[in-house]
Amino acid sequence: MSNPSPSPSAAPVVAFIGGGNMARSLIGGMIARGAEPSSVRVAEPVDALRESLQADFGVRCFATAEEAVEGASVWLLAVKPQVMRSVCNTLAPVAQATRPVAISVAAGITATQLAGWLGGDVPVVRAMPNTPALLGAGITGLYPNEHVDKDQRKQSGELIEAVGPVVWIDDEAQMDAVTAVSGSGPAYVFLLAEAMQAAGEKQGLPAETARKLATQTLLGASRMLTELGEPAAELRRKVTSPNGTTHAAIETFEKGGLRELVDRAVTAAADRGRELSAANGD
Ligand SMILES: NC(=O)C1=CN([C@@H]2O[C@H](COP(=O)(O)OP(=O)(O)OC[C@H]3O[C@@H](n4cnc5c(N)ncnc54)[C@H](OP(=O)(O)O)[C@@H]3O)[C@@H](O)[C@H]2O)C=CC1
Ligand SMILES: O=C(O)[C@@H]1CCC=N1
Repeated sequence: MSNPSPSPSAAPVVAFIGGGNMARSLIGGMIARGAEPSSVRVAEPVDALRESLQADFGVRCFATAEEAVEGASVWLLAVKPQVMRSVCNTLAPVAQATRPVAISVAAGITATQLAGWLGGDVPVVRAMPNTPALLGAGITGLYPNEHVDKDQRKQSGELIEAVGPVVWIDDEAQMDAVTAVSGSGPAYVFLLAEAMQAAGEKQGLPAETARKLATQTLLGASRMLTELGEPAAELRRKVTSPNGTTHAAIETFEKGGLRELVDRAVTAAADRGRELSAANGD
């Protein structure tokens, strides 16, 4: 008789600390892609958020972090940067006793700060996801500290890959750039959608028509960017007839300093990440 095939390793129990916008996107994306709801525990102080997470995804929700981390080998820290220190300090005794992998999605807060607040020498993975994770269309930058071993790195990567591709970052300082480009990036696209819709309405289109034209255009263009493998500049060239309508619009963007404005916006976001770290101390 042949040997039975080895049973697949059980998925780790993951405790989310914070059940707000980013946690919801990650949880929704993970559950939609087959994660077992019973393996996801969430700490969230707001009653309405706990109820909706439980109702929508079947995950177990708790009012306190201490309850949520019971039996969890992976902690996903998804509170605001300003409250991260006190949350970690509360959990430090459990972190020291159980040695989980702590994955933090907080902008700016460094792995050294996190490991120290959790009592020292804790495996920490900094992650910078974005909200399209909800649809499995996220992108996440990951940075491991020196206490993360090979298996923990693999486990963290696989967990987050459920909601979209991941990129490992070697130099932690670059996590602020990741935050500024892709963590905050969906908001830039939503702003563009708002502006295109408003401009369409000003040209006389009904609001719903303008919304549909703008949003489907963003979807189609994003698919071309990700699926065709052609550089953005080349795709743009193919839309731009000599002296045509697109040419008139692009010239207006260029003359108006769009590239410099985007550069300044991304720089401001990265600078803010560094400020968030500095403002929260060692
Ligand atoms: N939103 C995004 O697109 C992205 C966010 N991030 C990062 O994700 C983190 C969370 O952001 P976001 O989801 O937008 O913020 P939210 O405010 O939506 O979510 C954070 C949640 O944590 C709750 N909370 C506060 N204290 C505790 C505690 N002690 N235990 C458990 N939960 C607590 C908050 O409750 P209350 O409101 O009562 O304080 C809130 O509901 C941030 O650090 C941010 O930098 C990263 C990438 C993208
Ligand atoms: O705005 C923020 O600070 C968070 C981090 C990236 C997206 N949202």
